[in-house]
Amino acid sequence: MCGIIGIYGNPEAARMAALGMFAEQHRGQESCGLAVSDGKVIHLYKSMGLVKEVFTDEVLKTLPGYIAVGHVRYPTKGAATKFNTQPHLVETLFGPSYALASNGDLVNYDQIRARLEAENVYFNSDNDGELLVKYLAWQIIAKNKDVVEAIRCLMKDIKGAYSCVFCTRKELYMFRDPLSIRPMIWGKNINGDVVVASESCVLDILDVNGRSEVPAAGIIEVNADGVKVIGNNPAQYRQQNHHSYCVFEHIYFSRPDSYHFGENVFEVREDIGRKLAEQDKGLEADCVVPVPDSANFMAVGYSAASGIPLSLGLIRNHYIGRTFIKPEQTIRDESVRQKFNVLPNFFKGKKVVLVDDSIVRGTTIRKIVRMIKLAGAEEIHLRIGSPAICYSCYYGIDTPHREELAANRYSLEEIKERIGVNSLKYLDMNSLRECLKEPDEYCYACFDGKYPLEKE
Ligand SMILES: O=P(O)(O)OC[C@H]1O[C@H](OP(=O)(O)OP(=O)(O)O)[C@H](O)[C@@H]1O
Ligand SMILES: NC(=O)CC[C@H](N)C(=O)O
Ligand code: SF4
Ligand SMILES: [Mg+2]
Repeated sequence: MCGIIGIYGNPEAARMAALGMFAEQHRGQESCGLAVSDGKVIHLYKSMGLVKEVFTDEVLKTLPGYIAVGHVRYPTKGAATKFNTQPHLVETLFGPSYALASNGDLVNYDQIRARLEAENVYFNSDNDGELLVKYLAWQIIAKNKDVVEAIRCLMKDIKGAYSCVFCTRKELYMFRDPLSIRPMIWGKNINGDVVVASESCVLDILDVNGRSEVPAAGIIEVNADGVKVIGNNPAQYRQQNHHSYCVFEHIYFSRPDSYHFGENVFEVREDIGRKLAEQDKGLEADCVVPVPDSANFMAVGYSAASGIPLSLGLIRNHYIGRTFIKPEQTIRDESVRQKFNVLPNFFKGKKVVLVDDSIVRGTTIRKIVRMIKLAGAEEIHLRIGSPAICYSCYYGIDTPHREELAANRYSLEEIKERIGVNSLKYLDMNSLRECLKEPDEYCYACFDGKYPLEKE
């Protein structure tokens, strides 16, 4: 899912971008990078690690300029290495000329890469962000296209999810795939600086007031003349007559204080909690407890609808990030134990409704249930704020191979037994759709296998 950011117009663009990247650190924790232009040279710095560790004052001082393109990475194409870290920079005869950062993943990477390699385009990584920027540079340099034409060609040829920020030495561009799978939002602050990011929480902390989502297949050009929104009909690039917003952004990935796809994320989560409670009429319990963080608002909604009191019985350590997006299973296993603890003397003898947003591999919930049982809970009724995940994602989420998905390996009854709860219910598809203002505009492929774009 990764986080992208673009800044235009602020003389301290790198500093501003680093602040924004910190606000979307939850979208990628493995590595991060920034490309910054002062109008003459584009400087690039990237490294493994978190934003606050990588972009120290010393590093930021080496990145002068008023245009910045940044990325926090959760690897989905190419291993977690510095080479695969975004943004990627293209050097031409005139020096470093183009940089790009992307959120999403492509379904025809191999085909496009083979085509570019046959045209003598060289690659330094296995990452899709590099493919996108090399494609644009090739269209611009070898095919003599202007940037906007090059982006239109990209939309015709390259299939997948891509919310992209691209810069030349003097201009910033933002564009988004015709299905709008990943979020992307932009606006201006009081000084007229342009900010584009994956989530609106970034715009909030950078004091951006007005804001708009980048439209499907939208291309926005920012330069000394101002901001130009270039009309580009998505229908010419896609087969379906609707978007394919990732519904999982609302369920898990995004921060609850973000707004996108026309919805406040926290409200969707509260509605999900209400729907879960509706499926549970008559269930008697002492408390509703969320698995922090992503399920917090679902538990709020459940409690409001059921009248069962909300309790924060599980406490998380804030110095450990998200476990699902960690690349290795051993790290995920250790992280869960380090991340959560139970309140002392809280669960003893209680009937608990435990709410989590999703079960992917089942790593988190098994350990949590064990903890709550050891703490003396009498009954645990587990409620999951999404349908069972049975299919992998090809659009920027590293959902494991189908064989690793808990819902694929076991029946509902088996999962209930393995986790060790008294009852287990998932949210059903219809209820999930009822939580959304425009349910037909979403992708649900990890639940129903109906992929908006097949992997080629
Ligand atoms: O079944 P699993 O493979 O364990 O994955 C699902 C869990 O992982 C996520 O939490 P995570 O800790 O990543 O982030 P959060 O703090 O935002 O909830 C998600 O919210 C579930 O709790
Ligand atoms: N999850 C993402 O959006 C990651 C972006 C890109 N596919 C990468 O691996 O860098
Ligand atoms: S398959 Fe699932 S995670 Fe991937 S884009 Fe679709 S809804 Fe989102
Ligand atoms: Mg969680």
